[in-house]
Amino acid sequence: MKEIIIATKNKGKVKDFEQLFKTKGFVVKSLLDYPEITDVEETGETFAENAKLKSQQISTLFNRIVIADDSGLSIDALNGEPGIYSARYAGEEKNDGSNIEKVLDRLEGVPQDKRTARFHCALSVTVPNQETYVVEGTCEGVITTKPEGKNGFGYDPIFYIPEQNKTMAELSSEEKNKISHRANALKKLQVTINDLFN
Ligand SMILES: O=c1nc[nH]c2c1ncn2[C@H]1C[C@H](O)[C@@H](COP(=O)(O)OP(=O)(O)OP(=O)(O)O)O1
Ligand SMILES: [Mg+2]
Repeated sequence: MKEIIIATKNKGKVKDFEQLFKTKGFVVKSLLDYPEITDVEETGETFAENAKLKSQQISTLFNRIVIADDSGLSIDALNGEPGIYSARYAGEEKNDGSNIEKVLDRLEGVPQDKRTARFHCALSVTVPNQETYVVEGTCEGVITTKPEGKNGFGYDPIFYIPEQNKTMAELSSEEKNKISHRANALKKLQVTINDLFN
C-alpha cells in the first residue's frame, strides 16, 4: 500500500485526508504518529506560504514526500478575518469552541445576507531535493447564528452551505469530502500525486 505523510497534528484534518485518500489506495500517516515533532512556525502571510513552510520543513526532516495543509475561514463582514489566524483566533491554545464563540460575537446583529464566508485550503507537496507544488481550493458558505451539527471539526458547525441546506458539521464525512475546500484543492493535485507515486 502506498503511504502519504501529511504534516499536521490536527485530528479533524487527518480524518478528512483519510477519507479523501481512501479511494486512491493510500494509507495516511500524520504527525499524530510522531508526537515528538514540534509544530512548524506559521510565519507566512498567506495560506500558501504557511503550507509551504510546513511541507518543506517536515519533508527535510523525513527525507520523504510530504503534503501540508494550511486552511482557514474568511468572513466578508470581518474583512476576511480570521483568515490565516483561524486556528488561534481566540487564543494560542487553539480551541474550536472559543473560536466559534468569538466569530458569533463579532457577527452579532449582522443580517444573514451579509454573513457570507468561504473556507480556504492551500495544499503544498514537497519532493525532497526537488520541487514544492502549491494549490488552493475554496468552499462558499454563510455563517449561522448558532452551531448546528456534530460532525467535522473547527468552524464546521457554523458554516452553512445553501446548496446542501446543512452546515458542514451536519454533512457526513463522505459528503463533506466531495465539496470541501480541502477536496477542491486536492483535485488540483491529483495528477501531480499520481505522477510522483507511480
Ligand atoms: O474543514 C474545515 N472545517 C472547519 N474548520 C476548518 C476546516 N479547515 C480548516 N479549518 C479551520 C480550523 C482551524 O481553526 C484552521 C486551520 O488552521 P491550520 O493552521 O491550517 O491548522 P492547525 O493549526 O489546526 O493544524 P496544522 O497547522 O498542524 O495542520 O482553520
Ligand atoms: Mg497550524
